[in-house]
Amino acid sequence: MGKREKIIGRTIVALDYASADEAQRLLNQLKGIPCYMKVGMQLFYAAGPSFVLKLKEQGYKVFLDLKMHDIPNTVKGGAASITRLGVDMFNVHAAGGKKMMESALEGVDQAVNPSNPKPLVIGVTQLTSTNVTTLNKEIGISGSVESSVLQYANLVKSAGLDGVVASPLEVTNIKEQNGIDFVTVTPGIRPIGSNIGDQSRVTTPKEAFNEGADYIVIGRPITASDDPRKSIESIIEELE
Ligand SMILES: O=c1ccn([C@@H]2O[C@H](COP(=O)(O)O)[C@@H](O)[C@H]2O)c(=O)[nH]1
Repeated sequence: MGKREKIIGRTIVALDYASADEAQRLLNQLKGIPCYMKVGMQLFYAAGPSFVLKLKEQGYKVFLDLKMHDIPNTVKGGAASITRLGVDMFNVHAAGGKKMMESALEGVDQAVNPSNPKPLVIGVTQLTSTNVTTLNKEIGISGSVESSVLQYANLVKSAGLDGVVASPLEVTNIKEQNGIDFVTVTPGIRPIGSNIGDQSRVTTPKEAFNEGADYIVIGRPITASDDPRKSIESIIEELE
């Protein structure tokens, strides 16, 4: 596999759209650039499992970003249903605790078979929109964002999940404590000059990969661009 293909395979485009038609329009614009595609709650609640299946039919790898956070039994059932959809990656909130995360893995195990291979199961640490004020004064966790992220990452590892969602700024320490193979999926990606919006802990795509991120997640810098194809091409070129 060439360098360009590797970069494209590690770039996850966030399809944050209100309908399947809008998401499909972007896919048409990006034709021939087989990035990983992320379906989050906005698109999933509107378009449902059928759009996930449509992405798989079109040959895309799919990250279903529903961030499950519920009692263990409910998460177990949710994880089994997600696995039956054939997605490549999905996530749960680490804040749900170890038993909840272990239950997600039990749900996966129930549902895996040759037509539903095992997806990567990832724990969300602290959202990349969270800053230290929100963490301390609203969420009620004291200390730095980085220390909370690391505590959650270690919990995710102890529950047996494949990796975490975190900001690229935390990847080095996460890998140091949990091993190089512990997968890091990093939103909060902003090419130079793009609007930070509601994100707090951000880096450029290049900085993210230099920090050791396995996957970068990019939404609005591509989807809100006047020319999404040009935007993604310039990100890929910078990374090449
Ligand atoms: O901590 C997190 C977890 C998930 N996300 C998701 O990633 C994308 C980022 O989109 P941008 O438009 O590039 O900000 C979005 O779908 C989030 O739901 C995250 O940002 N942070």
